[in-house]
Amino acid sequence: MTDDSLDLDDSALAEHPTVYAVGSFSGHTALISGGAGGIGRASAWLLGRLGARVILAGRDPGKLDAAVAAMRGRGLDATSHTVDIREPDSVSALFERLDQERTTPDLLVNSAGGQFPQPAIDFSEKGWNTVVNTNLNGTWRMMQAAARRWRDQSKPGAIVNIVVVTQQGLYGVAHTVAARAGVIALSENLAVEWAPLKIRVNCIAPGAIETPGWRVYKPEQRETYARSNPMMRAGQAWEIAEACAYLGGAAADFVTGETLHVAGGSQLWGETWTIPRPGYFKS
Ligand SMILES: CCCCCCCCC/C=C/C(=O)SCCNC(=O)CCNC(=O)[C@H](O)C(C)(C)COP(=O)(O)OP(=O)(O)OC[C@H]1O[C@@H](n2cnc3c(N)ncnc32)[C@H](O)[C@@H]1OP(=O)(O)O
Ligand SMILES: NC(=O)C1=CN([C@@H]2O[C@H](COP(=O)(O)OP(=O)(O)OC[C@H]3O[C@@H](n4cnc5c(N)ncnc54)[C@H](OP(=O)(O)O)[C@@H]3O)[C@@H](O)[C@H]2O)C=CC1
Repeated sequence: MTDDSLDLDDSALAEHPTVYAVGSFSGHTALISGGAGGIGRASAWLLGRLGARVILAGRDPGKLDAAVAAMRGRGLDATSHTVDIREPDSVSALFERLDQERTTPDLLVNSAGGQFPQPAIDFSEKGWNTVVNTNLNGTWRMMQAAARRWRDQSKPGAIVNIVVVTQQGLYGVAHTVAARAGVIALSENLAVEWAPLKIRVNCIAPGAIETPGWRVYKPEQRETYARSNPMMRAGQAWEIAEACAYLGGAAADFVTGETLHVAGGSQLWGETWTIPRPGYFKS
């Protein structure tokens, strides 16, 4: 597997078949953090093709501009804003820019996130804090900022948080497993607290999904990922995008507080070592 083969290209994203009806997101605006990354970009293309106005957010303006240009080139309604979800002021500034444009998203997809592989015993204080601040605190900041707008404008809203499989089988990234378990617990709590505000909060736990994010892992580790689940294959970003369209759309109007595993069953069987598997576990 080469680095180049990890990303679905724009023509694939423009044409990939979908089960959803064109127009099913017409009149809806979706804000997608990590929108220029593998899963975020696939979700942006799908929601855009279904009629949504999509706003991509991330740190790298070059990646955002390229993603937006490709979508606009196919007639989709796409724009972007920079944000660093690790910085509270940056998240506030993003939402203030949207306020100035009189834009309130109907759907927030939190796909910004990431981690580095390392044995937990070696984590530095800074490394741990970076991963928790990105994945737990950053996701929370985005959720709260969106929810405050929905409350203040008496509008319903939906949140989809992209997490990881937390209950078994993912090793060498204990910081992210802890942070994402926090996001899942937080989402379950907010699903209740925010139900009176007509805000739905759900999570998607992807299994091994081939994206540019995999570049942080060594090739010998990556080669094992396709065998980390009962289906014995890696997933595609499009498969997460379709789950996003389900949980973020009308078909899931009665679904909240759920974590949908799109992981080939890896929440039940299989293991993923993002660091070398210790000899201790060899049979
Ligand atoms: C069953 C289920 C099946 C599931 C099967 C799934 C298989 C794959 C599992 C999951 C896959 C994915 O999520 S892939 C998609 C996600 N994408 C990524 O993970 C991309 C890479 N990650 C990131 O960019 C992350 O956001 C993150 C590393 C947290 C931040 O990166 P940044 O470049 O912004 O931050 P930096 O400033 O470089 O780093 C901040 C500090 O973090 C620490 N740090 C960073 N990289 C480090 C490293 N390689 N080794 C040690 N420490 C490191 C250091 O302390 C750094 O400070 P200094 O010491 O001062 O430098
Ligand atoms: N691919 C996989 O196998 C799996 C992925 N996931 C999770 O899915 C989500 C999406 O990952 P994926 O698309 O694969 O990976 P990518 O690395 O391709 O995308 C992640 C995106 O997050 C953005 N991002 C990271 N940190 C920040 C930040 N501090 N502020 C704003 N944006 C940020 C990056 O944008 P920029 O570079 O512009 O900052 C990047 O485009 C992540 O949370 C990931 O951990 C979960 C399980 C498996």
